[in-house]
Parts: sequence; C-alpha cells; structure tokens
Amino acid sequence: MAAALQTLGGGIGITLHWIAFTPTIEQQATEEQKKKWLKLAQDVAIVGAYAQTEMGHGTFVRGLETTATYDPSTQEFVINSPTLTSTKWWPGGLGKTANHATVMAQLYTRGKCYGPHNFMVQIRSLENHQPCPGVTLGDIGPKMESNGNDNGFARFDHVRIPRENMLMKFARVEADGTYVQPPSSKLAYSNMVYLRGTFVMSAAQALASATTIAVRYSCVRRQSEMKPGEPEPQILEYQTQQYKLFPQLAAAYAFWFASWFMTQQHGSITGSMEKGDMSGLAELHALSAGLKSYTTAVTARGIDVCRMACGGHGYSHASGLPALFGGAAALCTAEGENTVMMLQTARYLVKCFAQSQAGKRLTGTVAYLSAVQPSPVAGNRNMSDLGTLVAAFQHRAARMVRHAAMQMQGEMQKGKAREDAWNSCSVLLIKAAEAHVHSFVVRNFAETVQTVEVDESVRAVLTSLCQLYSLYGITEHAGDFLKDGYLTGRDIDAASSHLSAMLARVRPDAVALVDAFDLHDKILRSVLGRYDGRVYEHLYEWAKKSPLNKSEVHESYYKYLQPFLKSNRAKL
Ligand SMILES: CCCCCCCCCCC/C=C/C(=O)SCCNC(=O)CCNC(=O)[C@H](O)C(C)(C)COP(=O)(O)OP(=O)(O)OC[C@H]1O[C@@H](n2cnc3c(N)ncnc32)[C@H](O)[C@@H]1OP(=O)(O)O
Ligand SMILES: Cc1cc2nc3c(=O)[nH]c(=O)nc-3n(C[C@H](O)[C@H](O)[C@H](O)COP(=O)(O)OP(=O)(O)OC[C@H]3O[C@@H](n4cnc5c(N)ncnc54)[C@H](O)[C@@H]3O)c2cc1C
Repeated sequence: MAAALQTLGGGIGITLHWIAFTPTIEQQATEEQKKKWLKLAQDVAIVGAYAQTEMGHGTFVRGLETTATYDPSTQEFVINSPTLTSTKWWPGGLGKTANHATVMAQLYTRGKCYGPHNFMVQIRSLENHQPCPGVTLGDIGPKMESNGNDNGFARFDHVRIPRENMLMKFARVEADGTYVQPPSSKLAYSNMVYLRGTFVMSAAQALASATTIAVRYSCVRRQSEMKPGEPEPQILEYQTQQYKLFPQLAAAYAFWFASWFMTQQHGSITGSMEKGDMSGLAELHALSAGLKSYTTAVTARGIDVCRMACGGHGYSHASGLPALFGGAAALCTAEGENTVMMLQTARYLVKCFAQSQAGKRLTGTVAYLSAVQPSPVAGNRNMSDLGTLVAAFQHRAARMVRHAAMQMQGEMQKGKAREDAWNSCSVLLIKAAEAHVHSFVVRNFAETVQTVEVDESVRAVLTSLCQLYSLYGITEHAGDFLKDGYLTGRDIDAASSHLSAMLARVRPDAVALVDAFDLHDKILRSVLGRYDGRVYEHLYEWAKKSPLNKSEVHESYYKYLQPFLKSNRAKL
C-alpha cells in the first residue's frame, strides 16, 4: 500500500478508495453489508471516498456537524449539512472521482444524538456520474502536493438513505429507531487506527526513497578537494555528508521494522477484538497515533535533509525530493494532525503512569515505565553496547513521562482543573510521548536486528546501523539524558566518538543498504537516484523536456519582453 501511494505520487482520485473506503467497509460493515458492497468496492464497480473531515472540524471528530437523523416512518436516515462549516472538505477522490462515500455524521434517533457514525451514501449516478439529487460536489483546489488527487467538498441537502446504509458492525439502529450500543464507542474510529498504522509504512518508504536518491547521488557527485591536488572525492566521503544522510538511512530501516511490528500488533489486537476482547484497543490506539506522528515528522524533516544534501539539484523536481517532501508533509497532517496524535499517546502514558504508581504491573510497550528506576546510578557506560543504549532511551522516556505527569498533578493540587493542567503541561506531555515512541523504535530496531538469520554479515551491518541510529538520537537529545545524571558528559562524548566510528563503518555498505530497499527507478522517479548512476546525461535530457523548451522563442517574448525592450530602447 505504501508503495502504491508513492508510485502514484501522493495519490490519484482512486487512492482513498483503496486505502480508506474499502477498509472501512471491511472493518465497519456487517457480513450482510459486506456482501452488498465489499465485492463492488474490491472490483471497483463502485468508487468510494472516506468523507469525515469538514470545513470547520477535522481533528475534533465529536464536533462534526453533518447529521444523520433516523426517520422510522420510512426506515431511512436523512443526511444533512446544516451549516457552511459542516461541508465535507478534504476527502480524497470526493471532488470528481467517487460515486459513493462513507460519510461520518452525528447520529440522531428518537430525538437523541449518539455521536459520529459511518454511513454509506451514493453521491453520483452510476449511469452518467452526475451528482445525486440533494448532493453538491466539487474539488477543493490545488494543494502543496498530491494534486493528482481530487480532494473534494460535499454538501447534503436532506438526502435520504436506507436504514441499512448505516455501517452496523458495532453500533446499530433497529427499525423502530432503538439505538444498540457498540462494545466500545471508539470502534467507530477503528479505520483511523488502521490507516495510521499504514502511514508508518508510508513514512518508512518515503524516507527509504529519499535516502536512496541522496546516497546514490552522493556517490556520483564529486566536489571540491579533500587534499590539495587530489581528485575531487565523491561527496559521500565527507563526514558531514555521512552525518546528514546515514541517520536518515538508519531511521528508514528503524521505521520499516516499526511498521512490521505495528502491522503484526494490529492483526493480533483486532483479532482479539473480533472475539469481544477490547483490552488491547487503548494500547493499539496510543501506539498507532504516536508512531504515525513520530515517523511522519522525522520523515518530512529527513527528506528535507536529503534534499539539502543534494545541493542545487536537490531543489529541482528532477531529484524527486520535492514531491517526496510534499507527500510526507501530507502524512504529518492527514489521518490525525501530528501534535494531536502525540497528545493521544501522552494521554495513555499518563494513565499508565498513574496505574504503575498505584502498584499495577504494566505490560506491552509501556512495561518499562514500571521497571525503570527513578534514581539513576551514574557510571561509565559502554556506549557501544546496544543493551546500554536501549536502557538509556527507556530511562529518558520514563523520566520524562514521570516529570510531565507529576507536573500535571502539581498543577491540579494547586487548584487547576484537570483540563487546564493538561493544557499548561501539553508541551512537556508531547516531549514525553515523543521520547516514549523514540524509545520504542530503538528497542524494536535492536530486537529486530537480533533476529536476522540469513547471514552474519547482514546482522553485523544492521547492528552498526542500529547503533548509529541510537547514538545519533542520544547526541541530538543529549540534554534529556544528562538532566538527572543518568548519562554523564563523558558518556555523551563517548557516544559522539562511537557515532563518528559508525559513520565510517556504515560508509562501505551505504549503497548496498539503499539498494536493499529495492526501489525500482519507476517508483523513485528521480534523475539523481537512478540505479545506473547516469545522472548528468539524464539531467540534461530531463531539462530539455521542460515545457518552456517546446519552442525556441517563447510566446511571452512576443507578448511582453519584446514590446518592453523595444520601448526601453526607444527611450535611449
Ligand atoms: C510519501 C507518501 C505519499 C503519501 C501521500 C499522501 C496520501 C494522503 C492520504 C490521506 C488520507 C487521509 C485520510 C484522512 O485524513 S481521514 C480523516 C482522519 N481524521 C482524523 O484522524 C481525526 C483525528 N481525531 C480523532 O481521532 C479524535 O477526534 C481524537 C482522538 C483527537 C479525539 O477523540 P474524542 O474526542 O472522541 O476522544 P477523547 O479525546 O475525548 O478521548 C476519549 C477516549 O477515547 C480514546 N480514543 C480516541 N480515539 C481512539 C481510537 N481511534 N481508538 C481507540 N481509542 C480512542 C481516547 O484516547 C480516550 O481514551 P481515555 O478516555 O481512556 O483516555
Ligand atoms: C492531503 C490530505 C488528505 C486528506 N484526506 C482526507 C480524507 O480522505 N478524508 C477526510 O475525511 N479527511 C481528509 N483530510 C483531512 C485531515 O484528516 C485533517 O486535515 C486532519 O485530521 C487535521 O485536522 P484539521 O484540518 O481540523 O486541523 P486542526 O485541528 O484545525 O489543526 C490546526 C492546529 O490546531 C492544533 N490543534 C487542534 N486541536 C488541538 C488540541 N486538542 N490540542 C492541541 N492542539 C490542537 C493542531 O495541532 C494544529 O496545529 C486530508 C488532509 C490532507 C492534508
């Protein structure tokens, strides 16, 4: 799916049909509803959009204004957009491509509102693609990237749909209008949890693409003299270039492994939920929200680092990097804005911390919160040992979660309402949640490399990469590790010198490490990142195809420049 997203350059009109509309049917429809719609969707006999966000509300789903009011006399729901701000806004494919949409709307039955639920709504005729009666549709206009996708708007004027069009796997409305509660009110959000998980893979793939481009190009590009009179070296020989690129390369691997974990965790927890066990839902939500936020943010920054590492050519669309950046920027906002998602993870961590304080033994990805000792014992640590590095990340995260939670408690003890205390500690909370996710990614990376069985040398190079990733994280966030004396200045110095050693160690394997991502030129779509390395010939060919080069003298010359020059010359 991630590859598909990227191949399509951030999506076309049908992307959301595959990544959101069809999975929503899979996850939220009853077996009977699946029989009706799933095959149609899978065979693309209908094309769907996922219509949740409105002009006025994206983040705050409970604030959505579109209504679905049940009319028992006809056994129909009436879908309505009561205000301008209730206009559905942003859904991919909604503008021009889709003829169906799953519409998130406030469910009203027997005069009571039961919150947001999903409804299947036909929006265009299957005969002539005209909007259905009462439906107004359009495209929202050009965006930073993803312009192949018709992100759209939709308004509903009392559009009637059969009762059976409410996706009723979890919550139900009976024919007489009785509302039947789902096992958890958050199950209506399950498709978002799934999509956030897939964004982790998309982030990994985007960062893998950017590093493939930048590392390959850095072997083709030669610049300056390392020593006077010597041939110009490949720019990848410069330590600063390695310091820019290798942490991004390592992060791409780390995120790839994190996405494997996420996929496996999603499968196992949703499997348990199918059997009625909802106990894993909170952790699944916290992990997917935090990982989505962390990996997409690091990826967007990392792609820009890769762009700058390619000098001027990186700024050209020929490099493929601007498009990758635009795609990653979308991932930071879509499917839950990153700050908001990280705060969801923080919310879970604060709860877990309180449980741990009350003597509960924590399990899963938060188990370390109760295992880590608050008072550190300083000492000369072996900063090249992966176990030491993982423990340092866990200590940092546990300390920051404790600090944020205690700070909040302190504010409440001073009389602040919980919500106000939350808001005034939210920067601390975000940082703590980021540290938690970072620590998870490091641990998962370390555990994954230990399972490599193919080849001793592959395990060795991945271990170096994992060390590099961890050491880079420690040196970048040194203050967090030093704050309570868990690491000393000497440890940080040792981490820096091991990091330098790792840059040199990874250098000979750098090209193999990016080739291993196996990203075909057709997927990369980058002149700089070509597998055959023939960058300059193709850069020239690419430029020749610029629309401005279609004619030798551009029409703007006759229209503007010629008369302008003529009048200037006349003045002389
Ligand atoms: C390079 C690659 C190229 C890619 C190109 C780009 C492709 C782009 C594709 C884009 C596709 C995008 C699609 C979309 O964007 S669809 C719309 C997505 N919208 C969102 O994600 C909305 C985000 N908002 C929310 O999810 C919720 O409103 C929010 C979680 C923020 C708050 O929800 P709510 O107000 O109901 O909840 P509370 O804060 O009050 O919390 C109540 C408890 O419920 C828990 N909770 C919340 N959400 C979930 C969930 N999903 N699952 C389980 N539990 C959940 C929450 O933690 C609270 O728990 P506690 O009370 O126990 O603390
Ligand atoms: C490329 C793209 C594709 C999309 N595709 C779809 C789609 O297919 N279907 C669909 O339904 N939607 C889609 N969306 C919409 C997307 O899901 C929302 O834009 C996203 O969830 C963010 O919501 P918002 O726009 O309301 O941001 P806002 O919530 O308005 O965010 C603005 C700022 O407010 C802050 N903020 C908001 N709430 C809080 C809070 N509680 N605490 C702290 N800070 C807060 C945010 O951190 C952010 O800094 C898409 C968006 C994009 C960019």
